[in-house]
Order: sequence, then structure tokens, then C-alpha cells
Amino acid sequence: MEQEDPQDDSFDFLFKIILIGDSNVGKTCLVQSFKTGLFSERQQNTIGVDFTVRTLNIDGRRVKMQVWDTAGQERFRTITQSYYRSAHGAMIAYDVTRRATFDSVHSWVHELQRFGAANVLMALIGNKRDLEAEREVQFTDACRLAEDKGMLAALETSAREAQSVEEAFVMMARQLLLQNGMSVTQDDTHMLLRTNSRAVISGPTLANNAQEKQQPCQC
Ligand SMILES: Nc1nc2c(ncn2[C@@H]2O[C@H](COP(=O)(O)OP(=O)(O)OP(=O)(O)O)[C@@H](O)[C@H]2O)c(=O)[nH]1
Repeated sequence: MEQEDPQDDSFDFLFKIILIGDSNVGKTCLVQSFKTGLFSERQQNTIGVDFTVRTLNIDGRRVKMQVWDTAGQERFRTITQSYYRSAHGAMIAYDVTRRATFDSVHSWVHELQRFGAANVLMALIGNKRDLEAEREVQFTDACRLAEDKGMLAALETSAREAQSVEEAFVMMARQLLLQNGMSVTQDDTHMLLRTNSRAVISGPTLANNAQEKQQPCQC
């Protein structure tokens, strides 16, 4: 468990984000990339649950993101499920080079619906997009699934190349602010996502707020 930075003590909003998905899709690397911007090749499989915090500044508001990195391995399922209830947002990750991890997303969503809060915000994250030659999942399939499951967005990331990782967390934070009645201005996140990660925002609140800057899901 990471100790919280004492300087991180003051914040205006605290959002708990849980990362779920099959083992080895890169959840720990995504969290590390978000926290430090760094990638380290060798990771131990997560045992149970680990957490990281980072405070974002969004339109002058200090938004503390408490990120719960869960073990993808089946044997830890009982422990990890107990963390679902308090999550405001969930990132469901799969590996774009392993179709089976994408097929598992259905059961991860089911778990979340069973054990999580009714209004938990979901985003679909296809990681390892740097391995384009090994791709087994097309982004259009992810987009369709995200729409089908009522998720905020589907986007592709690379923890290795720090692509769209920051944007994914910022997007969650902004949407959670909106859901808490805060107005947020549009920044370049959506443009970045569109060009670098081919993300499609499907959440009604963000979409309304973003107006013409946003691209509707075209699956
Ligand atoms: N090429 C590439 N490899 C990645 C990327 N992200 C993670 N990896 C590799 O994928 C492997 C698994 O990464 P982890 O972050 O440990 O995966 P995890 O989902 O946390 O796994 P569990 O803890 O078992 O649930 C490691 O060997 C990483 O180096 C990425 O964006 N690109």
C-alpha cells in the first residue's frame, strides 16, 4: 500500500476509482503511469488490492483521485469485490492483443453491477495499443460494447508509452464533477483522445457539456 503524500491532504473532491479486468492487461502499469508517468516492464501480479492517490487540478478545483488497483487473478475475487461498493468510478481494462480479455469484460461489468454502487461510472480501457501488430480487438468492437453497457467512453491506452492514460483519469474526474453538480469547462482532453486514442465519449452529461467538440459514437 502506498502512503498518502501529506501535501495531498487538502482537496475539494475525493473520487474513488477502481481498476478491474483480467490479469496482465496492465492495470498496475496504468496506475503507475498515472501516478509517476513512468513504465516499468516487470510487474508482480497484484495481490488483493493496492491503492494510489494523485490530486488533479481541474478548473481550479483540487480533485483527489484515489485509485484502487485490483488483482485480476480469480483467486483474489472475494477480496476485490469488497472494494466495489465504495467506488465512484470503474475502469474496466482489457488487453487489445488478447481477445479473451475483451470477452471477459461482460463478466467484469456483471460483477460491478452486482457488487458496486448503482450509479457507478464506467469506462472501457483497451491497453497496450503500442502493440499494433498483435492487435486482436478492434476499437469499433470496444465502442459498441461501451455503448451497450452504458459506459462513459471506450478508449485505448498504452501504459508503456504513456498514451492517453492521464486523459482517461482526467475524463473520469471531469465527468464525476459534472455528476456532482459542478460546471466544468472543456479542455483539450477530448481532442487529444480523438486524435491519439480514438476515444468515443458516450456519456450523456459529458456529451451535452462538450457540445460540438465531441464526436458521437459511430459504431
Ligand atoms: N507493450 C505493453 N506492455 C504493457 C503495457 N502495460 C502493461 N504491460 C505489460 O503487461 C504485463 C502485465 O502488466 P500489469 O500491470 O502487471 O498487469 P495487471 O493487469 O496489473 O495484472 P494483475 O496484477 O495480475 O491483475 C507486464 O509485463 C507489463 O510490462 C502496455 O501499455 N504496453
